Amino acid sequence: MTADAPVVRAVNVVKIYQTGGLPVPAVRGVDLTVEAGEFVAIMGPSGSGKSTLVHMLGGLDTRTSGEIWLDGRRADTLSESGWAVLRREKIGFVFQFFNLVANMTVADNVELPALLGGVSPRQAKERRDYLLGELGLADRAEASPAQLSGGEQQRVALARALANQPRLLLADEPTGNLDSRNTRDVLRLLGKVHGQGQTIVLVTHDARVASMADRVVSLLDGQIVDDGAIPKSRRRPLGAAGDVVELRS
Ligand SMILES: Nc1ncnc2c1ncn2[C@@H]1O[C@H](COP(=O)(O)OP(=O)(O)OP(=O)(O)O)[C@@H](O)[C@H]1O
Repeated sequence: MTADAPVVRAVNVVKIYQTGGLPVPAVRGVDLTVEAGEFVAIMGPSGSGKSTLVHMLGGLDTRTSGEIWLDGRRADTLSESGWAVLRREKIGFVFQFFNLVANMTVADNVELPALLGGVSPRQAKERRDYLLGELGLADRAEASPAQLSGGEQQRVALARALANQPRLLLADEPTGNLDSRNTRDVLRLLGKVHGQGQTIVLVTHDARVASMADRVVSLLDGQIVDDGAIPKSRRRPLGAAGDVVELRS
């Protein structure tokens, strides 16, 4: 890590998909810098390029042109294995398709990234128990993912993403499929880890979720059309009682 470097930086990033020989521009020249400890919400209509952008920030999709920097290091030029190491060490993901390991218990799914990241087994277990407890999943630790509801799986995915205390948490609609109680647990935990300095970039369609962020970046047709800090006085506390009843589930 480079001292004081932004956690993640996109410089004039472009993504053009080719569909049936036709170019589909998904992201068209995005500049975005996220500093350590920031919580940035990315909003915009369906098809505006939010997921594509966040995938590129985590190296899950390649850019057509432009640069991606992580923790002061150029990342877009890395090989797939270089990205894999970077992701394991620095990035936690929560996506709509949670990809839990089917033949491992919930507990092992959450513990694995910490162990792979070099955390001692004792600390990995402590972190796992803390996260599962925070997300109301302590009694599901020995279940397999297939035995869980979609909302429970989504919460396990969040616990797993945070297990390694990643430098950057990337989340794509982490509350998208959740009912109000699950949503509240997820937002509470995000609020807690953000309070502990966790950097978060989160895609959401929900203005109420976005209003809990420090900053909202709005995309339209693959470009940033607005990038503004939310004044502290207008920020909603994450996961506050009463917040979630009107959230999309
Ligand atoms: N793998 C792909 N191949 C071709 N086109 C794609 C691919 N993924 C995304 N696109 C296109 O790129 C554009 C941006 O898609 P993206 O999923 O990033 O938007 P989004 O803002 O995340 O949308 P949503 O809110 O519906 O998830 C859309 O026109 C989409 O159809």
